Amino acid sequence: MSDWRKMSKDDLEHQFSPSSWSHRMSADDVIRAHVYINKARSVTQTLLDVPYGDGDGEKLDVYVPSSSSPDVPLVIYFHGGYWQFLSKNESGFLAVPLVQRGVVVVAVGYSVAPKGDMDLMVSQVRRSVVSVVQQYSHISGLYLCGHSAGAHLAAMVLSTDWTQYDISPQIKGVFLVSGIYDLQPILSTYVNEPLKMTEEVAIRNSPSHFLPQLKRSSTSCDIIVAVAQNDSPEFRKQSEEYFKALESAGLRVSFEDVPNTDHFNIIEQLVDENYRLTKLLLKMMGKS
Ligand SMILES: N[C@@H](CC(=O)c1ccccc1NC=O)C(=O)O
Repeated sequence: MSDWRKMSKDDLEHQFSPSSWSHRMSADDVIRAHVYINKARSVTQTLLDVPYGDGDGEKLDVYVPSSSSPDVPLVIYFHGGYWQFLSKNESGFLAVPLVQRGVVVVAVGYSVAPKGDMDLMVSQVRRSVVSVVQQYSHISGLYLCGHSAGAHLAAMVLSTDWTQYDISPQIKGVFLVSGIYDLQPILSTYVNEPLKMTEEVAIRNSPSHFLPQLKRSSTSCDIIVAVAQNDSPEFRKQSEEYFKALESAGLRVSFEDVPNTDHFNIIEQLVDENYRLTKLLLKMMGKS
């Protein structure tokens, strides 16, 4: 049994308030800066609002490299924001250094709460991956990257039983940045107010409960679990425990504890081609 069960509501809410753990700025300023930086759309060629389903909000943006090379990896990005903030429109910032090196970047939109609930969001990201694979059959490799709530969604994609879908995507690598892999600790916090998850919903959408399925679906996938040095102890524990569980299951996984970062700039810095995680992502895709 982990420590969160023994915490007061105030302590638990503090643990799950990433902005209050930043060493750079006040909580309000760190969120303001995060939203501002995420809005920076890159100057690459784009295909915007491509539908991947019939539902409202089931759309994605594609950032296309200008040079045509026979070796074109594709990375699908799932944005963060506690399943209730941000959108695909704030996901273009990380496209620049990747597109420059001939990587296609896809930013997926999903129905954040209160419009969407957890079951819907998980179903949407799974269907978005199937749609991308059907649309882009000539890519050299499929990769996923997610931040915070988006890392949770990426981990749920890895844990999918694809027998219920038309195809079974072959995911080569996954980058999980400052994610949440067990939803139970947030049930009693403010995070769950718009989500309205019951315990049953939280359990059936927690990647930590689907390791055997992940092993069946994603055996040959390279997984990187990254966490910020200044993430809260509960956030750090979520990453450490998920990493250890993946490692014990015999998966190809590594852990990146990124120095001098907080919950927000751990992902914001992907705009920089010299940032440690940008380099690791490019290396994973054979583009370093
Ligand atoms: N209450 C949360 C808010 C939060 O996590 C957030 C808010 C706006 C945009 C993104 C957010 N989180 C992660 O991407 C916090 O304390 O940071």
